[in-house]
Amino acid sequence: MGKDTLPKNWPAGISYLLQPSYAPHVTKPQFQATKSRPPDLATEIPREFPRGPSSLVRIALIHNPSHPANGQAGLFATKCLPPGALVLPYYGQVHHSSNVAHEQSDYDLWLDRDVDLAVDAEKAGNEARFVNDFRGVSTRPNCEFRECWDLRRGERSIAVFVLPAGKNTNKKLVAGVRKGEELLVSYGKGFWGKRRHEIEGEGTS
Ligand SMILES: C[S@@+](CC[C@H](N)C(=O)[O-])C[C@H]1O[C@@H](n2cnc3c(N)ncnc32)[C@H](O)[C@@H]1O
Repeated sequence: MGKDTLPKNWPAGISYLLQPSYAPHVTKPQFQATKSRPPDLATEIPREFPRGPSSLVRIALIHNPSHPANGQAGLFATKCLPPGALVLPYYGQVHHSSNVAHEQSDYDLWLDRDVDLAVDAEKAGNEARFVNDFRGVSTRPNCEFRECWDLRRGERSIAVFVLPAGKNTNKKLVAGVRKGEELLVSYGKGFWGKRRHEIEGEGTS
């Protein structure tokens, strides 16, 4: 892919995806499950939603010693994003989550628990792989990963959404994301519990 078709600050060595990729071990029934819309899945990526580098966000390196991901990258709003807005889909490699050859990466999100499919953006993905967790950065998340139905591809997907108005954490109403503000989600206590466990394990080996 040409340099101009990559988002600014896209890292060398990671493939930029314009759509999900599928691991070769994904079975036909699993693939078909991604193409079948659950009746209760109301959230959609509209047909006209643009593909390719997003104009709503930018990847930036964090140079801030008080930021817990200092030295890494994060994702920042290039314009004001209203509550509830769809920001961008989360692309990566769709894979069988209990595939023994695959160790869960920090870029792994569930796509369909019924058929054990997850999306891993460690080696290939889009800008959404740079969304950091709010802990140590802000008092609350301003975005969330949400399951949705991609009308462009007729496919189940995960996307980053601004938290809707009225959804509050720490009793504060979420008011969208300001221009220049970092997009932050909650990875969940499970993510950090596993991380703590791994670090403690390293200490004892
Ligand atoms: C999905 S990546 C996010 C993008 C990452 N910052 C990068 O540059 O590739 C998840 C990793 O980001 C880092 N990270 C994200 N949020 C963090 C936080 N609140 N505190 C510490 N590290 C964080 C951790 O290293 C975590 O494993």
